[in-house]
Amino acid sequence: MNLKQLVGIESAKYIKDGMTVGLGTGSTAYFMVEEIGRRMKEEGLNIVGVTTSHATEEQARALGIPLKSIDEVDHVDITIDGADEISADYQGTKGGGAALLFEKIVATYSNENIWIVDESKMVEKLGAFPLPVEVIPYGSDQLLRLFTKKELNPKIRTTADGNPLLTDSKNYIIDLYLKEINDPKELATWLDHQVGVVEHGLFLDITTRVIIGTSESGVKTIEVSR
Ligand SMILES: O=C(CO)[C@H](O)[C@H](O)COP(=O)(O)O
Repeated sequence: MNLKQLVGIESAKYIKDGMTVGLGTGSTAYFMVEEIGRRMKEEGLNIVGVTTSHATEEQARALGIPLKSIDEVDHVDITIDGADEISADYQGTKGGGAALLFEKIVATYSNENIWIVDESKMVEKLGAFPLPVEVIPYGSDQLLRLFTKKELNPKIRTTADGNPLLTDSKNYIIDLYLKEINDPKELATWLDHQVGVVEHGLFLDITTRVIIGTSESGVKTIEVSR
């Protein structure tokens, strides 16, 4: 079993009957969703899922997981999602799979947020992984110029045919190649104030539990007090 599968299966143990569960996106969250499908079938687990992307919605529907939109639920009990990087103080970046907007919305309304990662995602400081910024297409070249002027090394994310990648909300992603983010809160606040920016991949003060897959000692679970 690979580490992503290991943490995906481990995380599903926190899901109890009757819960509303935020279903993350990506190759790690994939295994968690599969495990929920298995538990529903084999153990009669009964939950409602709130998906964070069209891709996860498709997977969950195929497994027969009952779904509601984020607007149909009062709150989400627990959200389980992957991450691109997690720093020593448990701040994170997400959006490598371009699903950051829905992921952040679902996480915001969730009582608990579990991140599942393999050990390669644990870093001292955030920033080696490009930071995604979701922007509306109108005015996106202006934002690219602004980010360049601020020395944020922006690059529009494209598909294989060279066209800008479109998110589930039909926006663009600008990746910032920063190498190191010295002050994630300052950068997040600045990005929050730029017109045309819909959301960014800095997920700060969000996770409450991190489940890490390690090759030496298996699963390591860390409770993060907020
Ligand atoms: O934020 C995400 C998608 O937008 C993913 O959770 C993140 O990119 C990690 O993905 P993976 O588990 O495939 O490494």
